[in-house]
Amino acid sequence: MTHPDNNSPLLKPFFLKTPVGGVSHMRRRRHTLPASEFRNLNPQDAISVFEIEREAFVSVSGECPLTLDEVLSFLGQCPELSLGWFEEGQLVAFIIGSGWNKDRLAQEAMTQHVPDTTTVHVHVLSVHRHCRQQGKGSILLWRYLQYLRGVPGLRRALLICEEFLVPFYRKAGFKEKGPSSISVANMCFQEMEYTLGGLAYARRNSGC
Ligand SMILES: CC(=O)SCCNC(=O)CCNC(=O)[C@H](O)C(C)(C)COP(=O)(O)OP(=O)(O)OC[C@H]1O[C@@H](n2cnc3c(N)ncnc32)[C@H](O)[C@@H]1OP(=O)(O)O
Repeated sequence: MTHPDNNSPLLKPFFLKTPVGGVSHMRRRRHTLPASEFRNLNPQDAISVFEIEREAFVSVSGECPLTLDEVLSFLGQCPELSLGWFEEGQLVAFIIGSGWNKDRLAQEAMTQHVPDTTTVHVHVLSVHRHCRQQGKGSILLWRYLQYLRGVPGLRRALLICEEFLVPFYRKAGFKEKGPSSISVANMCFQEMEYTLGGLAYARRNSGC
């Protein structure tokens, strides 16, 4: 996991399905946007990211996990730790992560990217308000964790969330590490951990 300037390969866009819509293969228009595309984000995506983030968090808690400057900074420093889901070219959901190098997340983790480390700090997962409760958050998180398994050197992902989202992350395979020392605007968080490679390890040792 290195900076793209160090020739780190980024995730090439991949598509869930091509826009067929009854149009025959031969007659399909060449410049139609993909129906569904997953790719790493870059600083050009920051405004779209921040619009979804602002709507999701400011109206609820008054605070965004990341400011626009922080989004720009992380997407510049570690785009390979982000993932966006685009439909017809529009961002509908995203995850932004950065590198971290301690057992537990600390306040500095909120603004810092530690390169070449084994731990990803998942800063934010957010789904556009029109697309919530359709399974998109769970699917994007699952794809992100699958993708991280393929990034050399990574061993685990950490995040903090409010208590009501613990079941959501537990379902995705995260385990509680206990209350976080991080507090934002007097809110308390649970810290959760996902071990990457756990399944690969289980498969390798299952005798199958
Ligand atoms: C590290 C962090 O970023 S923590 C902050 C997470 N992000 C936010 O809170 C931003 C606003 N919310 C969102 O963007 C979305 O609602 C997300 C990311 C929380 C969930 O994504 P969605 O696409 O809506 O969730 P999805 O449809 O996959 O639902 C999965 C499950 O989570 C549950 N869930 C989703 N949102 C919530 C919520 N706000 N409170 C309680 N449960 C929830 C659903 O009920 C569902 O449970 P079920 O399968 O038992 O019915």
